[in-house]
Amino acid sequence: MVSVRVEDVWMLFGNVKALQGVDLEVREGEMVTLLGPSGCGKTTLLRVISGLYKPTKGKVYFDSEDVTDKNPWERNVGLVFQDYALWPHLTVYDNIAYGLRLRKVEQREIKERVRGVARLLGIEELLDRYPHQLSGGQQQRVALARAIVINPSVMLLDEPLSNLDAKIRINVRTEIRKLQKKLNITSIYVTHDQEEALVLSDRIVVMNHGRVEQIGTPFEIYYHPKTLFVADFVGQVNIIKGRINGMDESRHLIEVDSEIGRVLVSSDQDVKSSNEVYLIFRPEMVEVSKVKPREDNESTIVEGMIDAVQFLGNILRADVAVGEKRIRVELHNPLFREKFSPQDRVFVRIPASNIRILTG
Ligand SMILES: Nc1ncnc2c1ncn2[C@@H]1O[C@H](COP(=O)(O)OP(=O)(O)OP(=O)(O)O)[C@@H](O)[C@H]1O
Repeated sequence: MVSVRVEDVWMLFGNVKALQGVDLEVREGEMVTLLGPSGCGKTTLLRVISGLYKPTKGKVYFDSEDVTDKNPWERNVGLVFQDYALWPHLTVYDNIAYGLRLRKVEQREIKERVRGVARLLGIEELLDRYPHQLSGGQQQRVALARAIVINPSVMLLDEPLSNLDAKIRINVRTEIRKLQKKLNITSIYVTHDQEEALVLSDRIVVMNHGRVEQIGTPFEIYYHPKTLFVADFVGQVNIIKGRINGMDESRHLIEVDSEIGRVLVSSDQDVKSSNEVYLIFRPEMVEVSKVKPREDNESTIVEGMIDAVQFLGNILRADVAVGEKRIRVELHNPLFREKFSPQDRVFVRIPASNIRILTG
């Protein structure tokens, strides 16, 4: 088990700045995902960590060892790619054994280790088959087995599930997480799928334009986004522009004049004295009712009209027009709630403690 440290890494391809001063630390045994939109530099960063790319500038350390100039095989990394990259002319057994043979491991030990990981991944029955005789999910399990059989110091996975259909994807991702925890392998996982990142990670690194926007636990990233980009990229969010009107110190509240009127926000957050602010809250963090709720000192009630309703099975999602602005709301267990239809007049209660303030 090793820790990985990336220090001020830059990667330029001609005049494309794929990475612009990335700093990152992955602890021993930790599972970290690199999350961000297409082209933000996730794959490039993974390749720099694997040794497939040498960075234009900056350093990569495994524990305290500087591995920046080392080749992938000298770093002992296990790689898993989107397209499996299995040898088509080799059986599953030989595909898994490949890395061990390269390392001149003894025949008897190869047999034991291949059978061991095959058992772990539930592919013992497939060892005599060729890759074209396997489903996508089975091929990806073989690719995983091949990566872990070498006892890698670090496992690097680049969108390993994107070629699988939705159900299999969920199964394999659960297996990856279990395996990673069981073997305690330091792992870095590239995805553009926020749900995958939230489910799999000890910590998520949100990237944008070759830079790290925020590093945090799934909870921190979802509930305490530090930038508008992170708030907007991960999950659904309402972003309301406003201006700080004043502080009510005794009630620990900030008053904000916003696009949806005067809004109360908890003052237990780090707000710079900037006037222009953005209020951020998730659709599931409000209450909606056709009956006006009682006013209180801890929330804001705004009146609006249902503009659109989507039934998603376990969730009812609605857009509520408040003046010129649309607020997205989500109700869970829609069966047990009031029925809402377009044109209904409703009241939206937004608890002050559920709103984050960002300053652009
Ligand atoms: N070998 C290369 N030569 C030139 N430009 C490259 C090369 N590899 C990546 N880039 C550019 O660097 C930027 C980052 O690419 P990268 O593949 O790391 O992004 P990504 O976040 O992994 O995207 P995706 O999710 O689409 O795979 C992009 O603008 C891309 O076009």
